[in-house]
Amino acid sequence: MAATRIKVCGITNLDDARQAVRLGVDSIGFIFANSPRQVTAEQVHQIINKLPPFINLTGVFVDEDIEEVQKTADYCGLDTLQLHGTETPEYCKQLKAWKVIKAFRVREKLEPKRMAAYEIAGYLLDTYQPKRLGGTGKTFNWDLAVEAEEVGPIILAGGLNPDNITTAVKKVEPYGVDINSGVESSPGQKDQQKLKRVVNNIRRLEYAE
Ligand SMILES: O=C(O)c1ccccc1NCC(=O)[C@H](O)[C@H](O)COP(=O)(O)O
Repeated sequence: MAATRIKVCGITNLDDARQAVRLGVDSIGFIFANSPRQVTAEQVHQIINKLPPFINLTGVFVDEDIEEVQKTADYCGLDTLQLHGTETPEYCKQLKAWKVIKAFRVREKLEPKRMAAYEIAGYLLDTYQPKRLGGTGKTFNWDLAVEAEEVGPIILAGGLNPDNITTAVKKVEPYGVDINSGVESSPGQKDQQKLKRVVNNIRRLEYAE
């Protein structure tokens, strides 16, 4: 099995960022959109300044003014932009200076044609919930994620935690996983033990070969 890239999202403080880096997480995500995990550009700038090199930094936005996204990404030194709203393929094209991930919220079926219209670096599949745009803590039917593989690099999200991550990765074999509330003690605060378990469970799958 290929290595599974791990993104831990909803980081709000330096201790959690450092712990994720220490465990070898590939990307840490900061949510600039309205959320119990929302952070400001200033907070993220301060956190990132204190981190070592070789860690991918992702900013999560929802239908934000494009100039504001660019300004925040420049100021914080973000590598990747993750878009969770109704951003169009044209909107994404204007962010070519960064790697762009678009989130697609999955209900009963997948929309591969709609996804393929986006020329982006990664396609994040998250769980649809009527009132929440992310961080739902709920899984969706992973059979649908298996079908998405042909569109491009798939990042599996939605309700992943230390107890279901092995099954999810074995079944979907995604390019990467995005984990948020499943490794929290409360919204915005990561649980160090859960974080460690989730990373170890993924790495164990890779070493098993
Ligand atoms: O997490 C949030 O509060 C959030 C709010 C608005 C837009 C996006 C948000 N999260 C985006 C993520 O990258 C999450 O990691 C993803 O939705 C999975 O969350 P979870 O089901 O809690 O693992």
